Amino acid sequence: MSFIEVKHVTREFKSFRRPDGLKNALCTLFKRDYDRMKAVDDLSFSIEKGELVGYIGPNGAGKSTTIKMLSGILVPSTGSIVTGDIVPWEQRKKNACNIGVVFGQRSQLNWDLPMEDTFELYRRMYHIGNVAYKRNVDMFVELLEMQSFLRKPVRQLSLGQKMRAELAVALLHDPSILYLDEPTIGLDVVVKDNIRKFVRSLNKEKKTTVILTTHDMADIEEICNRIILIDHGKLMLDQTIVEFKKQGTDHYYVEVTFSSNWKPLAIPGITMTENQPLCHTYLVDAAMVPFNLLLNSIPDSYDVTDLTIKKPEIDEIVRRLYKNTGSGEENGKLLHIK
Ligand SMILES: Nc1ncnc2c1ncn2[C@@H]1O[C@H](COP(=O)(O)OP(=O)(O)OP(=O)(O)O)[C@@H](O)[C@H]1O
Repeated sequence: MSFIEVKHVTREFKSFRRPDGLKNALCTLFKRDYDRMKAVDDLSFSIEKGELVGYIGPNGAGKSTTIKMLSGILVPSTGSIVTGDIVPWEQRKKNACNIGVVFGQRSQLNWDLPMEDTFELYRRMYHIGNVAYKRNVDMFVELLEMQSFLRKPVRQLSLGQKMRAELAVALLHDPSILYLDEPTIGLDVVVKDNIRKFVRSLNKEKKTTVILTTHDMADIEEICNRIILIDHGKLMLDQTIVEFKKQGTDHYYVEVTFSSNWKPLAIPGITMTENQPLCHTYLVDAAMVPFNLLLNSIPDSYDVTDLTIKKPEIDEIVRRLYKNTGSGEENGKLLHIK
């Protein structure tokens, strides 16, 4: 049995259907109609201890609903979830000791307390032993570069400082699973980088299992080893990052810098995507124009001073998956990719 097992989980939500007109509205005082929708629909996957999993999907795909069920906040309508050896919503106290949760858009910090006191508060709440407490505070303060703001009340911290504080507090009791929901939203590149490196070193040091929900594909690329993609509550793709990236190998980009005497490339299988003065970017069909053919043919017939090959980024692959199949809240469904 895997460390986390999600089996045929469905979560329905019921919402009140508001009728048009005053008369119909009055009728709802006696009889109400409801719409039912499946936020998560027959979802199954398993995760081993110590995995770093990116859990992605378009807006409204059902990611947060899944995280809420995994963390015991919501109960599935049908199906089963076991994390570690417990059912999260049945053994809430034990579950709370096993997990750390960071929601990028919601805070679990007391705004009047400085971080020094918040750490102490959590030490008492989770009955953390002195040795583990000191080791973790020292490690987190150093890796998350928190020293300069430990004594400031949380309300005076910047967004980036608050997010680092959230992470430290969520991990103080050494949980075996960390759920991260949009942990880098709104942060500058330096803090994002700090947080990503921190999560990776935490995983390396303590074997913490991480499930990360984000729309920032750089988070996924830099933190995760595996991607689970859902849409309309259903599993669409479950692959290692390496396998996932292979989907982008049918094409690549080439950035060509010309001398002042230039003409655009006219090679079958190559399409211009960006046109800057003396610098063009082309989308290349890899089957028609493999790297070596491109490298051999361009400099001979064109006055080129520089040439850079770029492979598709992970967010481009994701964008193509969402766009080509018309996904998103208002559109159709993603194709099922296996
Ligand atoms: N409490 C609720 N009551 C009714 N519908 C809900 C509730 N929570 C979520 N939903 C619906 O379930 C669907 C999935 O929502 P969810 O928040 O899980 O998506 P998400 O993938 O996290 O989206 P996003 O990326 O936009 O945060 C949406 O259509 C949403 O409107």
